[in-house]
Amino acid sequence: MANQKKTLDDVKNKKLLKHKGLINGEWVDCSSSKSTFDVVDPATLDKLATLPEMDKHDTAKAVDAAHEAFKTWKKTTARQRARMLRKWSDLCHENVDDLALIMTLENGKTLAEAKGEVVYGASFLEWFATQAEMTHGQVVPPANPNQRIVTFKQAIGVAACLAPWNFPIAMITRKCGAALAAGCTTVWKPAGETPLSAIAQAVLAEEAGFPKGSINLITSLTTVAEVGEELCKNPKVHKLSFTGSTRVGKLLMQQCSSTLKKLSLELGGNSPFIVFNDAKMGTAIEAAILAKFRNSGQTCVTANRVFVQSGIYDEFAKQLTEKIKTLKVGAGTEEGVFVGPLTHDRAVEKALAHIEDAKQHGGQVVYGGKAMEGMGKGYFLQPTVITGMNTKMLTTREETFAPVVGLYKFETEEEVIELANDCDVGLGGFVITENMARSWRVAEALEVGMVGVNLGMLSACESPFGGVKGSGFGREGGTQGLDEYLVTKAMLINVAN
Ligand SMILES: NC(=O)c1ccc[n+]([C@@H]2O[C@H](COP(=O)([O-])OP(=O)(O)OC[C@H]3O[C@@H](n4cnc5c(N)ncnc54)[C@H](O)[C@@H]3O)[C@@H](O)[C@H]2O)c1
Ligand SMILES: O=CCCC(=O)O
Repeated sequence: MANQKKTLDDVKNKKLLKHKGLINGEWVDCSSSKSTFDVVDPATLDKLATLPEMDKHDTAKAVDAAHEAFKTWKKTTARQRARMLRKWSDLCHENVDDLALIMTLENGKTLAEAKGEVVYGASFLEWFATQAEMTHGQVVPPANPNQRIVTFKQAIGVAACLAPWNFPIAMITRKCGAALAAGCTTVWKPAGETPLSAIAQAVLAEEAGFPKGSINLITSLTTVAEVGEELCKNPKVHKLSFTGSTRVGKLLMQQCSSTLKKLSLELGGNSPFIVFNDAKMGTAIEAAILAKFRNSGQTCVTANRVFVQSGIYDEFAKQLTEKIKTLKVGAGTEEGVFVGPLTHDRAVEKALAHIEDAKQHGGQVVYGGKAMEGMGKGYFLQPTVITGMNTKMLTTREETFAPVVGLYKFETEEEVIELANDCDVGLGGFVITENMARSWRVAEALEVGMVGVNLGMLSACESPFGGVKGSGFGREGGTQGLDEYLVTKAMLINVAN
């Protein structure tokens, strides 16, 4: 493999490379043990860094720090907070190459995608800077002539932000940017696979002026269950936001019930990608490649079930396969690579099991289907196309989360809506058609939180992101994203004398 080997030594701004957690403005190790974990490059399995394996005691300290800082942070004006958010965003842009390299090394996505994510991540900071000043209340017409009623919005308190490994910067800024804009203080828990990007964000946020205690960061891999439980059960935390699997989301919701925290859960998806006979073939292929191969198929809205109407099924399968054959697979740092490694070994095993299961239920692997050979130790899977998919297959019910495209054939609009909705999760969906009336009908009928029409990506800071059914609840981004960190208070005034 012609890998132009890059390492963290190539990061120019060395300040971004702290290998510690952050509590109350201090970069610290685990306070009760010397336990550590390694962060590895999924393209090579080389060790990138060793970080403290922080535990529930560290987590409780971080919550205490955030709780203390909230007393003053909540009194800052929205404009002061907005200025800091804009400065943080500017710093992301100034450090874009370093941030992208850190992300590529720990997550595996290509440098081009990683740069895109830095810009996408920064866009949430700018967006919430504008939204911070828009938290208007209401003057409510009273039924009682002796009363006046007004409402206003206030920060909810300490927010715990649990981010996944597939978007290590954007999920931090989408959650923490909103929380800080609202006037909350935060405890960040990045995924153990990709903590370095979050750490670099915390460094930049500190430089942007966020005061000590407003940002705390816990690093953990094997202690994630105790850290998660502390965040859920600690009564000083009033809001918890999690992006990750439905399995963990359900666990966190149970654990939060003892303190009745406000929750946002952005969980697994199983997005239908529906191509009708009247679709423009070029648009359909381009959108399918983006929806399926972005981050090597590891996005929560990845096109997990690709439904193609019978009139164009064969031609779509042929053109898609031809395009996929041209996609270069390799380390994300390598020039021209489009499909990087998966982020951890479990992902390769799971995808191979889904491919095998599809074969056993009558699917035909027309391209790929195996782990990549000759790529060293990294977690590489061949981009794969399977035709003849049917509802007996595992992929129909579970996210494959890998660069595997499964093509299902359908005949009618009614049939495909039923197939698409026959699923216990509902995050994203895609409709490819030139018929405007149909795009409306299908978008309204799909049981999902977001629908893309004639495109393959649903990401925009100004658009609300989130799902229905087993994909969770709450919205991130959009005008709704800030409300998740606010409470509405009503004030009733006696004006009789
Ligand atoms: N919605 C998304 O963006 C998203 C992100 C990552 C994974 N997933 C889904 O999850 C599947 C499996 O991924 P995985 O193996 O990382 O999943 P997982 O269920 O093991 O972990 C998911 C995330 O939750 C965290 N976590 C795990 N246990 C926790 C606990 N007890 N308390 C608090 N946090 C905890 C992990 O650090 C990780 O970031 C994927 O195949 C995909 O379907 C979805
Ligand atoms: O995978 C989760 C987030 C993806 C996105 O915001 O585009």
